[in-house]
Amino acid sequence: MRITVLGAGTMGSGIAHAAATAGHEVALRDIESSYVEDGIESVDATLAGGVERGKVTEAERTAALDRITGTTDLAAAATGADLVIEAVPEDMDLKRETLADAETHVADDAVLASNTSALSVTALADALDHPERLVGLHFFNPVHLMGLVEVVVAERTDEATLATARAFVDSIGKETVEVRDSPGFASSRLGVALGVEAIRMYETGVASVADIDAAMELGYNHPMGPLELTDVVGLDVRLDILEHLREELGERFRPPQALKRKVRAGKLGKKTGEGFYVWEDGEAVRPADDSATGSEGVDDE
Ligand SMILES: NC(=O)c1ccc[n+]([C@@H]2O[C@H](COP(=O)([O-])OP(=O)(O)OC[C@H]3O[C@@H](n4cnc5c(N)ncnc54)[C@H](O)[C@@H]3O)[C@@H](O)[C@H]2O)c1
Repeated sequence: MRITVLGAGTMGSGIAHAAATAGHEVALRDIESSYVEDGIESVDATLAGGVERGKVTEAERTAALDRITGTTDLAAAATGADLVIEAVPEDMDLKRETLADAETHVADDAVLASNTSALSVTALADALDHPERLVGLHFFNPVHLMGLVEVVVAERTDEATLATARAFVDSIGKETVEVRDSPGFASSRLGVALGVEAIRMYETGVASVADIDAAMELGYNHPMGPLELTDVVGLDVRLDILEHLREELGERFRPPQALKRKVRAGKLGKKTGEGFYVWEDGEAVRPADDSATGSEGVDDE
């Protein structure tokens, strides 16, 4: 297939890597040539890591890179595409505009996809002349390590579009789950539900940060506890998602005070060095001082 990826950031470069490694021709488009170069460098760094670990040969690395063409020209990127995947920032207007522009350059049977984490795919499709050709393809970060893609079926997504989306995900060796377009899809809604309850337990002193996480790691075989995962995702990102889900789905997603307080203090998790844990060299080394015993107060708005 010929795949166009719009946006060469974290997710766009990961999607380009996955598609090129699977043998697809990829056009990778961003708005500045330096961003395109950074995206291709990031693909190369991932491939080089694979070579080091003996998972990828030098020949496969070169072949995959050769299949990626970087550009800032939307017409050049989208013309002739079988599938266009947008991975531009999470902004409804920007995504609608990007998808509508791309649609003007593709053939009638081309499929468009959005990698949105939380926006309504149905609302994105409204910007298109042919809304039935849009589907959500929600990849997970880092794309090359994560085996799942959530396929988000919007109100008007048709069967032909779904068949192309499923075939593409299958071709890159990942599994799909299919979700009707609804707030938080399946993965964010479930992940956030567990995380928010863990934060409420911590702030009402039910158990320590370490013990709450150990309960899920050892009791349920989760690779990481819900509080550590909140640190990895980013407390600010989780707060945004919670506010969106509260608006759409109700009070059970009300953000806890402890989360708001940490975000206000700039304690955003792994990326700032402190959240529920203190982070050093990419590792959670100990619970943050104010996280050791819980009892931050009640969830009082
Ligand atoms: N980062 C994650 O963990 C993650 C996981 C799943 C989904 N997502 C979603 O993927 C999307 C992209 O996220 P990201 O983390 O890769 O962001 P990012 O900021 O790393 O990359 C976005 C890129 O899009 C570029 N861009 C902006 N306008 C553009 C345009 N009109 N055409 C082409 N490129 C344009 C930017 O210059 C930037 O390089 C968002 O919708 C996000 O919610 C992110």
